[in-house]
Amino acid sequence: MAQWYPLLLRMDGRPCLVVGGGEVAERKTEGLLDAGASVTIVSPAATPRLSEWAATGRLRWLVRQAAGTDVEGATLVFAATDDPDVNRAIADAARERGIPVNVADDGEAGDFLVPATVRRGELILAASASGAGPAFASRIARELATSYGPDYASLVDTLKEIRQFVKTQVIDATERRKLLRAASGDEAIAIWRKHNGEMGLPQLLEILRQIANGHNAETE
Ligand SMILES: C[C@@]1(CC(=O)O)c2cc3[nH]c(cc4nc(cc5[nH]c(cc(n2)[C@H]1CCC(=O)O)[C@@](C)(CC(=O)O)[C@@H]5CCC(=O)O)C(CC(=O)O)=C4CCC(=O)O)c(CCC(=O)O)c3CC(=O)O
Ligand SMILES: NC(=O)C1=CN([C@@H]2O[C@H](COP(=O)(O)OP(=O)(O)OC[C@H]3O[C@@H](n4cnc5c(N)ncnc54)[C@H](O)[C@@H]3O)[C@@H](O)[C@H]2O)C=CC1
Repeated sequence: MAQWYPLLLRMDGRPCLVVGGGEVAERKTEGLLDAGASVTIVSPAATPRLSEWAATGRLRWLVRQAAGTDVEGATLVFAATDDPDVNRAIADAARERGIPVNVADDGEAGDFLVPATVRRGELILAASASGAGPAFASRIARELATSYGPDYASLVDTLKEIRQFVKTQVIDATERRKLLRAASGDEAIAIWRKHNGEMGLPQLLEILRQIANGHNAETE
């Protein structure tokens, strides 16, 4: 049985190959485009959305059956046709060249799986059952989407600004770690959520120092 390691891959501008043009290829492509990848699809047919993305230049569509050599130069390959033999041949071609491949009809035959994800700006939540139940992973992602609504995008933006400021202002590593841990605690999060851009970073840092030292900045 395969064992899997979760990670976030940098995809901006990276060439990716998606083989197939059905619903599964469309879903994988959408995730890749969201991450800024440069996508090529190879398939005799494509869904209306994939066709539209090709027509508007968001991706390149090679309108033909796939060949093993199509994988050349790709950072990641997705074998997503409805023909298991074609998917297997693409997977072999990718592996021969050391390119990681995802196999839609048989997760275990590939090098990576695609989890169900929720994006809230820079916050990325992912759920996976390691292939045991994709619909279950999808359900957990929907639950996460309810718990972590769209407002989390600006919360994470605020947190990022504060963290960058703390890193430039607080030289002592122990003190910095204490502040940054406090910045993710309930009390701080409640304040960042209410923050509407009116307070400057020095003021936010002062609030954070008070929280880290056990005082409630708002009630004092
Ligand atoms: C192994 C993996 C390989 C990979 O594709 O990476 C894989 C494989 C297979 N999926 C199959 C079926 C379905 N897949 C979905 C949905 C999703 N599948 C996704 C990922 C993965 N699917 C990887 C493991 C993910 C993990 O566990 O972490 C999601 C999470 C992400 C995405 O695709 O973007 C996306 C949800 C997106 C979202 O909602 O957020 C649904 C639900 C639906 O359609 O409503 C069904 C029908 C119900 C069912 O079968 O459970 C089949 C059988 C095909 C057949 O019967 O012929 C195989 C083949 C096999 O069994 O290996
Ligand atoms: N991993 C996942 O998330 C899921 C995987 N699946 C599996 O993925 C397969 C594909 O699913 P769908 O996209 O719904 O199928 P689909 O039938 O909608 O699309 C298949 C696509 O493959 C293309 N194709 C066929 N032969 C080709 C070739 N030689 N070269 C290039 N393209 C070729 C077709 O033109 C078509 O666009 C299913 O057969 C199923 O086994 C199904 C559901 C979810």
